[in-house]
Amino acid sequence: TIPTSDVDPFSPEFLADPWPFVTELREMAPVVHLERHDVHAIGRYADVHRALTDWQSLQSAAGVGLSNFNHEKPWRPPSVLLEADPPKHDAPRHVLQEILSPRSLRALEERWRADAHTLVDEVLARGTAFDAVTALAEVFPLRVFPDAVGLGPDGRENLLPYGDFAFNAFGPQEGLVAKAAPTIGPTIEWIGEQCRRENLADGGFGCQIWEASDHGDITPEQAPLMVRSLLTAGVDTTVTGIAAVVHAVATTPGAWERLRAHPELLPRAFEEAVRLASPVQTFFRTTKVPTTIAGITLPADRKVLMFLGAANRDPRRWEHPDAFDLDRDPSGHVGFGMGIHQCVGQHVARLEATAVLGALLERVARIDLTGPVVHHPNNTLRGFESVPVEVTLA
Ligand code: HEM
Ligand SMILES: O=C(O)c1ccc(C2CC2)cc1
Repeated sequence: TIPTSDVDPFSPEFLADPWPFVTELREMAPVVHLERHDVHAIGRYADVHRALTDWQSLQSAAGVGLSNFNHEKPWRPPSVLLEADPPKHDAPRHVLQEILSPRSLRALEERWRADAHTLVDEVLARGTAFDAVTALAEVFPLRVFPDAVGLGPDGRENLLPYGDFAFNAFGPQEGLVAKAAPTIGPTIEWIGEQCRRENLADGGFGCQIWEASDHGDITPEQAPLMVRSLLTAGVDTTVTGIAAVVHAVATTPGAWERLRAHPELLPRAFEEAVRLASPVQTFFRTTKVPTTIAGITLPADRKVLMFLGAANRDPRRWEHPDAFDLDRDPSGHVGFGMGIHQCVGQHVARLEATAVLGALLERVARIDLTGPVVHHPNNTLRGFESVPVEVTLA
């Protein structure tokens, strides 16, 4: 029989400090039935990796949140990437993969690195004590990404609240979603407007998506939804990722000095921070057919909750999993997912994070946490509200 648990992974106490619960669930059994939501949780690396890569048995088209689109109406038209399976998923994926490829981003690299230096110089001009979230992690992505998408200058304050709502909406309707629902309407409207072709500047990611529909690579109906994917997934995630890597280096003795001596380790530092922190903590799949996971056979149409954070700290896969270790090879982590849905924006995230870290590295000899960090409760994202630091100038 399958062990059960009444742990609620969307409760305030769970979200306040998930790690003890996550560890308990992973170590209890490969598959645990969460009674509160009638879903099955998996947290071991091998099982999460399999669930992410076996899209034929475990589908995304029924939604990757708690809501089962086979029975419930989605809160918004489903994503043609995240909430689609092959063959529908294929063309949008191919188009976005090209637009967001390392080669395509090379044109932005120099500009984003310069923008990061400008921001770091502005922050340090105000003093050596600051909050890495409010001064850096929440500022840099909003300075560079909306322009890269081709958004107009007005209304960008809608981006973080929209992403926060969308990431909450992968969880239950009650709680965080219910709290935001009464006021989120205008924000949802604004996002929809920005996906229209006439509101996207030439040369941006958005305009490139629309041009792909001119060439028939995708349909004109898919184009706005793909722009919406960028606006949904492209901001809150990088804010969280940048805060996570600054927090990791500031709380690991010797890490900053190591990076100062070996700046070529910057990309690995970000990757290791994504493994350890797992900004995206959880996602669901829905069994399409009876599916056996770790010897347990689940019927079709069941929601399976994948704890990416648990898998990224599974001692069966990682040595000293809870340590931020620049000597580790973090490849194979599931912080960006795995398989056909693996994060198509990961190169954008990496470029943003290494630009900010690289700019800090040039100006700062030491970075120390000066107080407790404050987390931002969200049903899916493990984000920060505050990471207070004091730096020593180089
Ligand atoms: C630290 C930053 C980020 C993290 C941790 C992250 C995490 C993830 C994860 C775990 C998935 C897989 C979802 C699944 O398997 O159901 C994913 C997919 C995706 N991500 Fe990211 N992401 C990040 C940044 C970004 C950025 C900056 C963009 C856009 C520029 C983006 C766009 C997407 C899209 C469109 C998908 C769906 C891909 C598909 O279904 O084929 N992400 N991301
Ligand atoms: O296609 C989308 O709208 C979308 C929304 C959220 C994500 C999370 C995983 C980063 C990815 C894609």
